[in-house]
Amino acid sequence: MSKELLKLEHLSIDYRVKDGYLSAVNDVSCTINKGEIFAIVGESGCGKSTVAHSIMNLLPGGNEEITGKIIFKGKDLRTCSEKQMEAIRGKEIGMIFQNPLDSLNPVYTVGSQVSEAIMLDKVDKREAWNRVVNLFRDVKMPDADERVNSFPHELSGGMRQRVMIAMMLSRNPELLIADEPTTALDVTIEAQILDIMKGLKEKYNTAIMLITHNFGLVAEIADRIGVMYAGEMVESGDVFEIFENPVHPYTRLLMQALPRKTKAEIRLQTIDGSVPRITEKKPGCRFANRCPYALEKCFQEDPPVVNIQGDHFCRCYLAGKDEKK
Ligand SMILES: Nc1ncnc2c1ncn2[C@@H]1O[C@H](COP(=O)(O)OP(=O)(O)OP(=O)(O)O)[C@@H](O)[C@H]1O
Repeated sequence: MSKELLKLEHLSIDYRVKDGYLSAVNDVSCTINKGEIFAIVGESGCGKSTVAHSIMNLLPGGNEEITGKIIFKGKDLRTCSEKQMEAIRGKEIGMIFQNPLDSLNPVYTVGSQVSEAIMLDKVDKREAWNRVVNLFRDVKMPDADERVNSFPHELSGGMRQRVMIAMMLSRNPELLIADEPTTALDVTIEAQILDIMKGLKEKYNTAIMLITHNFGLVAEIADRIGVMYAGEMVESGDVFEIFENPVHPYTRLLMQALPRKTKAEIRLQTIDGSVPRITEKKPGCRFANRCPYALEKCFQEDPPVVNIQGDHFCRCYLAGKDEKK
């Protein structure tokens, strides 16, 4: 049986904007295997959320143009109807976002909202309610028995994120897409939420696509990572391999920016300059103007994707060469 769960093949997404179009994602290919945590890491605006939302067919709609394939369990989700996607969302692929308030209905108690999700799977009301309390305990909600009766605004950010994870867990999806799930939380609560996510992987074999700009988080939790820059995945592979042997100059700069010994938050905005908005597709590497090793051809031709070893890939002319060392 294949271990591949989700495979993005040459995924490109342009947004039509007033002055033309914006290339938010360009030629992204990667695989998430069953039961693994794959982190997509990159600075603000590099296209992480666009990738996540496209998988669920939840882009705002109307102004995007997508090419490439999004293959989930062997089926290209881009060929699914909205009805088929509705059946997949929640049940097969769950999603949690940075701000859980956006996903919770303010006029219903959090317990009733989780119970509604459980009843989608034809479970009767009493049984659903029993499961809600157990799920709240599973996600280590303080005073779980009482909190089920709270409204979203009565809970802290960390508690709301626990509700979202409980809601997601209630349907036991094979893949969880977590888009910056801990960004709004303080470090202690962040650690607890990460522990819950690791537990999901261990207990239910849930695969997780973790979207983050926090490299420290990636080191803590991911099995494999994909580093994104200006809409492109510039390097991907096993987390230890990439931390030990970063190949792309961008990944190397990120690594150098990491304090030697820390488990605290490590933000990426430590490199001079910012991610460019690509409004015109011209050949060349998107990182060339910030790259200390750029060659003339880096500005003129698209760099190749080079296989370093195993599933370690890097999109760079210098990959595997000595020039940048
Ligand atoms: N609906 C849209 N229409 C036009 N441009 C958009 C739209 N959504 C996103 N963009 C642009 O696409 C690019 C990628 O945005 P995206 O939100 O995917 O990045 P991100 O890496 O998730 O950033 P952040 O970490 O800040 O959320 C950005 O330049 C953004 O301004």
